[in-house]
Amino acid sequence: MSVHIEAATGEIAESVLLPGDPLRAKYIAETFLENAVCYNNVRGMLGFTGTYKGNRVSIQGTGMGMPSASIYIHELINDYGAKNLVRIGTCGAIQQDVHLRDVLVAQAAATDSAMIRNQFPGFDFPQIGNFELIKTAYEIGTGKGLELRVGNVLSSDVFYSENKEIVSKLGRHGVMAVEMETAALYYLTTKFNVKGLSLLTVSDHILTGEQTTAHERQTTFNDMIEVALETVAKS
Ligand SMILES: O=P(O)(O)O[C@H]1O[C@H](CO)[C@@H](O)[C@H]1O
Ligand SMILES: O=c1cc[nH]c(=O)[nH]1
Repeated sequence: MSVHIEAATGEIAESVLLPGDPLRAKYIAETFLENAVCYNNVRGMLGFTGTYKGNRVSIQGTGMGMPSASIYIHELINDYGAKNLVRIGTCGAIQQDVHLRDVLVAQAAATDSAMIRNQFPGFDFPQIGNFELIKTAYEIGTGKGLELRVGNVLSSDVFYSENKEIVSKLGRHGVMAVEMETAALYYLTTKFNVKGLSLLTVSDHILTGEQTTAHERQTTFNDMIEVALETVAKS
């Protein structure tokens, strides 16, 4: 067991899907996995291991924000040997042509967090996803007829941002959407030389004010979940 995960060694698969919401982890385990077993209930941050089409996979909730997600990602890699870590999250669109329920592939992440900047004073260290996972996810998604959007996202420390003008400006500079964990995932997977990918479904639109409900967020992002499960099955 690690500090925040009570699984025994070997109970977590090399491929782990990472929703922020632990109830989304439960929903995915119950809906998509066979023989799913819950391996973690510490702090209610549920984690499950099962099989998807014969491939062993785990689903671990990470909580909201980079400090929380970093704890789980660090322990999954260093205490449990995770090799493929795929975030499956929600985000708010900050471009007019990105729409509610679109599935985004985060190629890279900008961030307002000091977490990474503090590791390299005076440098901007780029947060990028693993090319192989990005390519596989893109091919699987487009093969299913999804119009996946690939590009930059913003990982913010602040949900209720007062920097609306800067967020809009990032949108005008090609950033598709805002969420709160991808930069940390890409930093840690790069640092520890494992593979990281972030897939995001647009749950609300910052420019138009459109929103999905919490229930829809929990249950209706199946396109993204299937792309993630099939991507790690090939990795
Ligand atoms: O739906 P999840 O994966 O939690 O992701 C998004 O939702 C939360 C904010 O509501 C943040 O964690 C943000 O990144
Ligand atoms: O972090 C997030 C997630 C969804 N929508 C937002 O506006 N921000």
